[in-house]
Amino acid sequence: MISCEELVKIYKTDDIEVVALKGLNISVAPGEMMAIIGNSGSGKSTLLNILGGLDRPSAGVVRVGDWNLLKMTDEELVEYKRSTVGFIWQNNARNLVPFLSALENVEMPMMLSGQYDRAYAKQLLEWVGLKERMGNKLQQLSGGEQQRVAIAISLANKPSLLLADEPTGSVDTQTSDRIMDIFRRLNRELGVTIVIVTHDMALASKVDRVVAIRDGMTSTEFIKRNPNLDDSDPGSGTDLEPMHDVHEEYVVLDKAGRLQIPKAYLQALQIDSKASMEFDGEKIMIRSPKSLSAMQEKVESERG
Ligand SMILES: Nc1ncnc2c1ncn2[C@@H]1O[C@H](COP(=O)(O)OP(=O)(O)OP(=O)(O)O)[C@@H](O)[C@H]1O
Repeated sequence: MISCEELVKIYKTDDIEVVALKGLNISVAPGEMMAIIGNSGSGKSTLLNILGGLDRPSAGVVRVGDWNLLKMTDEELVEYKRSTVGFIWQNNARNLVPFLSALENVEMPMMLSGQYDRAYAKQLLEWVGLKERMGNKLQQLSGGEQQRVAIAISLANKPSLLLADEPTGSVDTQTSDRIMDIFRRLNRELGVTIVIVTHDMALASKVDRVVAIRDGMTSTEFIKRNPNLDDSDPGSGTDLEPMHDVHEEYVVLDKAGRLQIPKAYLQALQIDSKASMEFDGEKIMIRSPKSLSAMQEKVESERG
């Protein structure tokens, strides 16, 4: 469904250039539900905005289905956003109108895109558990309920890809669980491909695959050990611990065979600009040049 190769995004302001994505590689299979994690400023939202057609990539390859996002014209981009992709933000005020009812909020984008379908709008609100509240004005709904309206709106154009940027960022744990259940159902029953950007490790541990972004590049991937186990309770830690309970961690190799070694390992081994690499037929060992020369000295002193 999604294929990014060596994706680069440079933001140019008056006097500075920020390279937000530095050759990022990622692919997402059709029907997958996955999460992207990473520190603040690592490029997660930039990636999501590019995939959502809200921002243009600077270089590389970005394909979503049959669309080539680097080469699309402005007209094609409008059509792409209308037909293929749905978007959910943490701050749902951006796409909701407070003085309209929940139902009217869902119907409005349908009208704008010429696909008005009241029965479907009602069905979507039922899907997100708001059957009884669809006549209420947005301002009469709680933050979590408003977020569920936002999910219904994002599905109004029947997208095959749903992008969610911190969708549970401003709701309590119970609502967050409910939103994840809705995503899981959409994914399983409608086959919607879902990509979630999150800081929340407990939430990330509920999806089958998590890709970590560091400094504008993909660094590590976590794959669920047993994808059939949905309801693992990963706890609520804020570091990577909950991930390790249910996921196996892999280092990502790009097309040129490059891999990113976690900073903590490099620091522990005092590796900075270069390392020695050795293959023993089974494993590849990476050592700091210092430890290698210390070993050689030891061998030589033992010899003689
Ligand atoms: N419109 C912009 N103009 C200039 N720089 C930008 C713009 N948008 C993002 N950046 C920069 O690009 C880098 C990546 O930002 P991005 O918002 O993608 O990170 P993030 O991982 O989503 O962070 P957070 O978790 O804090 O939302 C940051 O250094 C940011 O300052």
